[in-house]
Amino acid sequence: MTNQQNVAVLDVKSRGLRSLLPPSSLPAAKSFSPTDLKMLLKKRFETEKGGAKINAWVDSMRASSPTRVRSTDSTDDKSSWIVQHPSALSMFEQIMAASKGKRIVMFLDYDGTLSPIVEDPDRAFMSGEMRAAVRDVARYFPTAIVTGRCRDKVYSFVKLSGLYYAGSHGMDIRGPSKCCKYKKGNNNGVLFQPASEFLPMIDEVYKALVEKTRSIGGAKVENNKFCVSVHFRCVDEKSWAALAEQVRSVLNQYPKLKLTQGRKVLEIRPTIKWDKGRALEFLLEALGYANSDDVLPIYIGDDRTDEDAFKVLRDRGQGFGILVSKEPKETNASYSLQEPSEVKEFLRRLVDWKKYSQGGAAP
Ligand SMILES: O=P(O)(O)OC[C@H]1O[C@H](O[C@H]2O[C@H](CO)[C@@H](O)[C@H](O)[C@H]2O)[C@H](O)[C@@H](O)[C@@H]1O
Repeated sequence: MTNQQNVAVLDVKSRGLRSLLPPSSLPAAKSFSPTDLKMLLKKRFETEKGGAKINAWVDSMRASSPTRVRSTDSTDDKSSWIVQHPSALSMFEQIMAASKGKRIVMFLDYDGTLSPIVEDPDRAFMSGEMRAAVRDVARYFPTAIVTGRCRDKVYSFVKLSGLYYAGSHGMDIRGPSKCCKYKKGNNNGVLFQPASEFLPMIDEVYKALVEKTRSIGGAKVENNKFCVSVHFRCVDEKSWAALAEQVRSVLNQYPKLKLTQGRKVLEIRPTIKWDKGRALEFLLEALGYANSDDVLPIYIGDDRTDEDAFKVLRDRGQGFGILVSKEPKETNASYSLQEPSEVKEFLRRLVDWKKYSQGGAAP
């Protein structure tokens, strides 16, 4: 090909590529080679893809968690939802009947389940009455707190020994001093930490997120040890896209981390296949109930991340998930409770039932 022919081919290619780019996206008064145009196209495609992703993030940030059932007639929806997910208090006798001959094991989420949702995550305290109810339940039934929080942090709220604690969405499991088959040697009670190799990365990401979100009023980054939470409960909705963009810019640097969402919170965690559902299975196995029909696990939680545990129970056809929610929501739970005060009531009834109906002495 002659030089002239080469230039002609390039010109045709350039015109073809140029037509894919709106004039506004091209820097002014410059001629572009096909390579330049390809790079500009790639950049534009990535920007558009990124923009679409941010819009999707913001949409799902708007939705509460777990996703609310869409409604045209909210009264009808609410009553049909409550038929499908009746109150665990009104169904208490039936739940207890299902436990006949089985060992109840209790799994309790923390935020929104044992403590009411508050603006400042550092002040999500549990009431003394709730603590007493959990302590009493744990005297009669193996009990685990399963939370997205850092394990030490949740312990500082619950302050009860004698329980299992699964922090960082189940990626940090510790047992009570007297516990199960996994407890060997001097591991300080730690039973399982499937994401320990991610510790330095999570620390790095936490620092980057603190830096990147500094200018966004109300944003709060929380280091949950094996995962990080970026709270937007106190961020003006107008700044949600900016916040999502900052989080995305950090997350893009870490392909081994993924994003999930909770109640007004973006959660960054390792891509490993581990969640609250897997933690529940691990704990049942640790307690000796891996393949047993003699167990009735009850999991109470309010958030999207608790759905993994509800699903495990549904798939096993064993035990019950109880969703804490005032609103109809898509869920794999079988029953519902409206708020933490009803959770407390349920726990108290469980203890009374064990004490009086069954004549159960505390172990
Ligand atoms: O699994 P959980 O125990 O439910 O933990 C999930 C997240 O809970 C906390 O955030 C939530 O509660 C805060 C205090 O009420 C509230 O301000 C926030 O909007 C909620 O998302 C916790 O701070 C997060 O780190 C957990 O991931």
